[in-house]
Amino acid sequence: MANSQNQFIGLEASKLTSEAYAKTLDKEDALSKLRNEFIIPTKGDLKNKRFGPVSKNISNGTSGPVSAEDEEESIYFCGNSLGLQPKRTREYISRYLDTWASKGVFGHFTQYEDGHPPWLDMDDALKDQTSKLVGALPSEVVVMETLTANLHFLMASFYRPTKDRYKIIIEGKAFPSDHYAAMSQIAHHNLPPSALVTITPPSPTDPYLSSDHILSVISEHAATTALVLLPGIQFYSGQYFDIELITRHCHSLNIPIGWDLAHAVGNVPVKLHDWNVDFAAWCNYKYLNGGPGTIGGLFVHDRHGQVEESPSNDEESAKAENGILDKTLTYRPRLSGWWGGDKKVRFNMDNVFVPIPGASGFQVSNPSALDLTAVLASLDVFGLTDIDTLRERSLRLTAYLEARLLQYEGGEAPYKIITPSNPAERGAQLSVRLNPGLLDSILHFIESNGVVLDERKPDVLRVAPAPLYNSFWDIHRFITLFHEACKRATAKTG
Ligand SMILES: Cc1ncc(COP(=O)(O)O)c(C=O)c1O
Ligand SMILES: Nc1ccccc1C(=O)C[C@H](N)C(=O)O
Repeated sequence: MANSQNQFIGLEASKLTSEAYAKTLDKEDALSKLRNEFIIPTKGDLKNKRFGPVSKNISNGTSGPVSAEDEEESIYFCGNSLGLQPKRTREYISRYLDTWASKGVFGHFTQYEDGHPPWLDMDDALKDQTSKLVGALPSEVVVMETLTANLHFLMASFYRPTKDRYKIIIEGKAFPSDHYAAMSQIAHHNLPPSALVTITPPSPTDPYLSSDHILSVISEHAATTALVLLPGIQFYSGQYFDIELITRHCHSLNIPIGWDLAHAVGNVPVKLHDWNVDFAAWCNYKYLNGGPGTIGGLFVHDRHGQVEESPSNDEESAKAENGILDKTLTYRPRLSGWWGGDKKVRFNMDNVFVPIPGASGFQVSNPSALDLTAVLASLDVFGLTDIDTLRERSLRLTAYLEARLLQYEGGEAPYKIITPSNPAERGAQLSVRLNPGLLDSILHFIESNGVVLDERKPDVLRVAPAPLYNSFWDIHRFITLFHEACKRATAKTG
């Protein structure tokens, strides 16, 4: 890393490799205390093959005799796949269980004196905090369904192929679920697989996609394209795309664009409203720590969420243009369900669908209150800071990780960072490509020493220091083990 960047981030190059320095960086960072909001699995917890935790830091841990090493916290860099459990999640879920136990069906409606929302209003209770994370108006977001399902619902509304414009543009290494979703939308409209256009990196060995390259592919297909769907942060390379620029370009060519923010939400600040994004979807189980497979979220820009009275004199044309579903209202066509219906009339059972204005009108089913409760616990942790402050910490953590990876003692490092070195083009994650044949041996060594991270075969490790709970000391401990593993692996392979 350039020295000037270290200075910008506030790292002192001469002290980088010192353990004491890592601890000082933790001590000096006011946000370090947020780690305490989370349960960090111990090394013993990870090794334990019997069901349940062994460590004392988990409230129902069946703590038997464990060694000092087993009691040590693991080094968890996998928050880009599954975020850790906030301590308060158990308390919130207990509250949910108590409500269900004591109120039964009234839990949906009971107005509590102490301000807790009844289940029926939990979707609204999550809007404020969610909207802050993605730079939206509260009415533009809703917590509902799951990521791939939401992409389908949103594409059903925004992918409206015509004879002339029918293609979907995605990126060539899109997360497979996004690829399948786009492909199946195309098939659903009886269009050929060639209607899917993929943006691939110019270099076969470097996953980097420059904005210029992305814009040029979009321009090339503009006349025949009905939708662009891209990730805010690419899951494999960790590259953070220029959402504002690409969105503006698509709009200049009259193409709607949606963003999969799975790896961006809770990781980098985005401004979906100001950037005029048409729609976006995300999961709440990565940098947001709502639990495995928990309910997701979506954004629909205010201008697409309007529900208006049809002009009576022009009713037929309004119908044709807006996909009208009942006699008096116009709104964006969508795959509807009762939970998207206005709460005042939702329970009327009269088959007149009146959507809630905004993103909530895209809801389909009664959401799991258990999931909403877990997401609320996670959002309340985010509520202890704000995404801009968290991003500053994240920039420092990732810069420190990068600087440590770049200082390999004893020859050339047997790996290369494939995530952009420009901090503005990445979030927390750095992806590291190992020299061929080293992955299994390195992974085995670091995992057996309590490191948790993600491998993408054949040769990539994704290392994601989550700014809410990872520390500079975690990175120091990781680097020590990782470099030791590299030395052992390269010695073996010669
Ligand atoms: C970019 C991206 N899209 C889609 C998915 C799939 O999400 P889900 O299984 O919640 O639909 C994931 C993660 O699993 C992802 O990282
Ligand atoms: N939901 C999962 C279930 C099992 C294993 C991984 C996942 C992931 O979320 C992978 C994630 N999309 C990733 O980029 O790592």
